[in-house]
Amino acid sequence: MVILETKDLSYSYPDGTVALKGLNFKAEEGEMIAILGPNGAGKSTTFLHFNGILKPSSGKVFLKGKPISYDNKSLLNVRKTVGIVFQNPDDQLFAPTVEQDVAFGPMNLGFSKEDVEKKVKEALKAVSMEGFEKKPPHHLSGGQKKRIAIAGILAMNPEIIVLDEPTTGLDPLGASQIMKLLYELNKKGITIIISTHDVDLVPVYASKVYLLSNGKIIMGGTPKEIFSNPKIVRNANLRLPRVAHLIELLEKEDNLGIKIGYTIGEARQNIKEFIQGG
Ligand SMILES: Nc1ncnc2c1ncn2[C@@H]1O[C@H](COP(=O)(O)OP(=O)(O)OP(=O)(O)O)[C@@H](O)[C@H]1O
Repeated sequence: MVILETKDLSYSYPDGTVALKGLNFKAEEGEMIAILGPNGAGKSTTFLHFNGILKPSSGKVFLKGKPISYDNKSLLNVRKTVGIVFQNPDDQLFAPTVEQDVAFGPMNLGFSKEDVEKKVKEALKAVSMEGFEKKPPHHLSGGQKKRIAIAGILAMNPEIIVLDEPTTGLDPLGASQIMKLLYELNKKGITIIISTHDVDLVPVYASKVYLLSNGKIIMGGTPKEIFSNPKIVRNANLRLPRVAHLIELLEKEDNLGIKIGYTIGEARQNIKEFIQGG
């Protein structure tokens, strides 16, 4: 089932900046999608349309096949279904303690005190942040803040979580831990949509990739389909995953004929096969 879709979505900011120019995006239920695009391509603007924070200048956003309406009641429903985690957790975390922060969403949705407590507990467990309940969010590290921001969204039981550059500002271990957490949430059935510049992590975790450039989707497909078009990727000011670039050089410059791989695991296998075959 197509769970989230935009059709010819265009958006201009009040100062006249044209950020989106007829964007067509589709997410199937249960997918883990990465939107790749250079700075200013329109990723954050797209995400703000996914849960109705911005209203299209033209075109439409469809949630479970129905166009989003922008009255308060419909928007509440949209925000229950689509949770958004902003790029900077400081834009999201504001309560004096972690548990109050995570409780904010379910409390606003009208859950009972007992249910809220249960949801906070479950959400903190899911992001491995039990024991941090009484800490002020501003005393946490960047990676921990990201986890708490994700817990705050999880506590509302969303069907879709949209995360704007979830690995930005994290060290390599923190970045791969966040990606693993998102992968696990996806395996539990939550549709995950992230924006990122981190092309090395994309083929490891994403089932589908959209390339966004200049307010438009220029290509969509599996990581393999996207990265086997290095010209398009580079024209959008992005690059291949490092490991794919290395094999590309070995193949094109050194004529070694190794099958291209997009993750370390794939590349390792292909190099072993090449050595054994030669
Ligand atoms: N509040 C705003 N007012 C006016 N223009 C804006 C505003 N926010 C973003 N823009 C412009 O809209 C375009 C798309 O910006 P957006 O933040 O969506 O890109 P992005 O792909 O998320 O970029 P980045 O990777 O740098 O976060 C850019 O030209 C940007 O300058």
